[in-house]
Amino acid sequence: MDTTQLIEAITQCNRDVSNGVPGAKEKLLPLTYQLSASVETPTQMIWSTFSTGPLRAATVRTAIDLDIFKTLKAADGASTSILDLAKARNASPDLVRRIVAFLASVDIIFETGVDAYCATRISNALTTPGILGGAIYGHDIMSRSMWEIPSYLSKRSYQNPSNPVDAPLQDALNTKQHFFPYVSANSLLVKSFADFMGVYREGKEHWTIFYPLRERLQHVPDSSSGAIALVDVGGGLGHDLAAVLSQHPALSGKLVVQDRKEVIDSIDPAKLDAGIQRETHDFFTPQPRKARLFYLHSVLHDWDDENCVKILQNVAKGMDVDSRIAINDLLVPDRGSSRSLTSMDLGMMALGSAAERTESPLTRVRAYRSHLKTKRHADNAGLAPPSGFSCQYCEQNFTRKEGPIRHLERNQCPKAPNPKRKHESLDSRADDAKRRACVGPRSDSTASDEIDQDIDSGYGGLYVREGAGGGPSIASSSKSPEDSTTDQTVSAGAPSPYEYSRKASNVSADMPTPVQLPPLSAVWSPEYSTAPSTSHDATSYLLPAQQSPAAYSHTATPSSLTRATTGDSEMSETSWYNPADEDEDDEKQSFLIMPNNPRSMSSPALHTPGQGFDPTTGHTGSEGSRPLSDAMERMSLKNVVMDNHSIDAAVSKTIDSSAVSASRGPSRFSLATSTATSDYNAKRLSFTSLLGGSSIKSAHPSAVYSVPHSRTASLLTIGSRSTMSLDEMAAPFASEVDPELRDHRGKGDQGQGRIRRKVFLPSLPSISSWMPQSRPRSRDSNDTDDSSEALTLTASNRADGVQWDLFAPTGSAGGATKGGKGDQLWVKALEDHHEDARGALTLRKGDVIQVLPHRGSGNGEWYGMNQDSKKGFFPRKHCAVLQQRLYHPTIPEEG
Ligand SMILES: C[S@@+](CC[C@H](N)C(=O)[O-])C[C@H]1O[C@@H](n2cnc3c(N)ncnc32)[C@H](O)[C@@H]1O
Repeated sequence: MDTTQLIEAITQCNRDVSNGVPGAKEKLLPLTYQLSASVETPTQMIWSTFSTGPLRAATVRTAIDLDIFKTLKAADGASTSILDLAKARNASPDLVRRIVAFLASVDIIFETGVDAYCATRISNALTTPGILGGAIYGHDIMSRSMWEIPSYLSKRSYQNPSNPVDAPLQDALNTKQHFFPYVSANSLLVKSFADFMGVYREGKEHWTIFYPLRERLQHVPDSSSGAIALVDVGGGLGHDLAAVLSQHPALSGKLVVQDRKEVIDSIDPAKLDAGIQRETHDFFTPQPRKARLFYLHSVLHDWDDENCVKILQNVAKGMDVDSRIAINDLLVPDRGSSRSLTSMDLGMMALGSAAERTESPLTRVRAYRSHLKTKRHADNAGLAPPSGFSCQYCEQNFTRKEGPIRHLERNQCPKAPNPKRKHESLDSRADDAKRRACVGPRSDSTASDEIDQDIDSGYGGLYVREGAGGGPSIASSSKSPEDSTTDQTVSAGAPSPYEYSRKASNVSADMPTPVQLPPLSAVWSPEYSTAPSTSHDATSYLLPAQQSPAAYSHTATPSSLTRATTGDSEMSETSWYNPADEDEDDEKQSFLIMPNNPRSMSSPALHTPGQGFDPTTGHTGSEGSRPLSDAMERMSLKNVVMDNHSIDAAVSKTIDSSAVSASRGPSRFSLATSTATSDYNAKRLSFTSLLGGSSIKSAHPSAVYSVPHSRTASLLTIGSRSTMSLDEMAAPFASEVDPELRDHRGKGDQGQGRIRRKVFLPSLPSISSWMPQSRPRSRDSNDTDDSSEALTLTASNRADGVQWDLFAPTGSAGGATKGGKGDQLWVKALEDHHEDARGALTLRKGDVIQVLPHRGSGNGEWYGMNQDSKKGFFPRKHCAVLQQRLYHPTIPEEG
């Protein structure tokens, strides 16, 4: 944009700010930066960068020492003379004059006359603990470390720093200590940093808004039982927990804030909500608490990858079967990163050789995942894994690989109660014990207490459990965790990264063997972003890898963009999955990524009372909205390349998404939807459609096709999404959406402009070309050969815009299946549909219907049998295809 356009954009944006348009505020400042860049000459750039910039920092810091901001504030809007400003510290008036003149010239204070000044909004803020702390910490640590970057990098031949105790900070401050111990030695810095942590994310959406806390903390027993709902690991002064309490006062279970001793000691108990318990805990030692949720906000970004892994490993030790870890950190997009994000990233480098993680080529979280796995094996070196499990119902023993979850949820247990009830009971806390009984290691296990409380990852859970022979154990705990109401100090014998030597080569004695991160090149290949080259090239069913927010920068919703590009945090949540429930190959290749960017798709309506997102219910008020709170994703290493935005884009075109699940099996990517997010099993089961494409931007970006590996999608729950209507989902990508899709918006939908329950597919040829094993058949085919295909494309893309009917049963549908594995076609009703006609099947939303081969099928109708064994014709357009009935517990196996 040229200067004129920028001025117009600023005017418009300013109007939006006045009208309270969400996201406008965040957009305004970057626009002003762009404007000054467009008018600044190179010489002015030199002055502003190397003179004004450092001087702002230096004079603000000096003015704090001279109490200038306090004195101006005390004048309560009246002017203060230089003489009065100098008095507080008995400073030279001539010196003070020079300093305040500069501060006025950069608009930090206001010059009211000759030698007379008054406070501004900013200078008043500089007297409050958070902003004051930011200025002190910013000057004394941050900017000094940053100034050191050029010489530091030069001395180290421009290699990316990775040693936490050999960062620019150590050179700048002439210390061998890590940032945190260095700060600890200085009470002013401890307080400044902790206070600043309370405000540094000010203005950004709080995690209590976009994270489904209530849902996650459901069924936590009352705090009188000692149960802990939430531990804020490295939680500073407890401000995040205070916000949780104010938003969700009725949450049951205790809240615990853990941090280093000096931080915990600096919390004034009188100022901390009584519902929050303080606790000293070093997160490099095993987590002493069991809690439903462990929350890490801006913790991992302080650390290099190896230490992130250690932190997560230690947190994982506190995980119970239904625990989760929630990670709230910034995620740097591949393109179009904002100045706040890039500054944070380099800032983390300067302070501790750390980084803000990028979202592609994938997040390093994957690496954490693989580290955990590696560590798990390492921890148990020499220990026999549990030999198996026994089912509490049938007492059958089975191998670890078969897994209890598979046994129960796939209805393979002959003695389990009614499968449906069984299934429900798994969701109920009351039956946790039963679940565990089945899940737990067999009593004859030789290593029952070592590891491997394999759990259903849908509940989140423990992935690593260390036993007596394992790693460090808790050395001391002054009180029992349950009884404690005040501080606890838990220490452990694990070496602290603070103690690492500066030289990596010297550290082996202290340090657990570092686990090598996989080189990114191993998981990233340009081929992943290319279009399908041949219809049989399975690995080409990939969404584009590099869709960054910038790619959508011309779209209409300001909030979606600003949020994506101005450094809002990304919320990720992980629950380790149960490797026993996977095929061996799958396990080797699997990892999780955390693509969740809940707000990259937000739109104004999300926050409009009565219409927008309601954090208490997790729903929006708008019709057609669906909770997206449980996006799931599961991918395999060999062909995963996907970032947030490609997923988001895909989601935006997946209609009727009450929950969106994405998975990539060994050969395909799938995106699945379901209609009942609150029902875990429904999520597993309702894989209805799969969306893939060569490029989101291509003319026909989407296709629906079957996936034989949809089960993998159920194993990991990742992140949370806000609730949003389909329009809201699509809005950020409005201009990217397939024209056909766009044209149909509103049609067949009572003109409300909502896209609901329809998938508008591009031309059939392109779809069938993406179906390597498909053989188009007649829709009425009654062929019962033993084709291995589950589904075959047959239908056409009708002009009326209601195009769900691209699947038809193959010959095997409804017939005998190979190995009883259920190649039949099952569909799920997306809405109620009543038919009076004879031979018609009435659909109730959520009904699962087995499609039966029938010569009369056609013209948009299928013939099928519902759960009550009623048979009849029904319109396909009201249904979505499920993958394998194997996943539906309510439908017993045939024969
Ligand atoms: C960037 S701050 C984030 C604080 C808080 N979670 C927030 O978002 O405002 C990182 C926190 O990690 C804490 N921390 C650093 N090392 C730690 C350790 N070994 N054990 C526990 N906490 C630690 C720091 O004291 C600090 O409070």
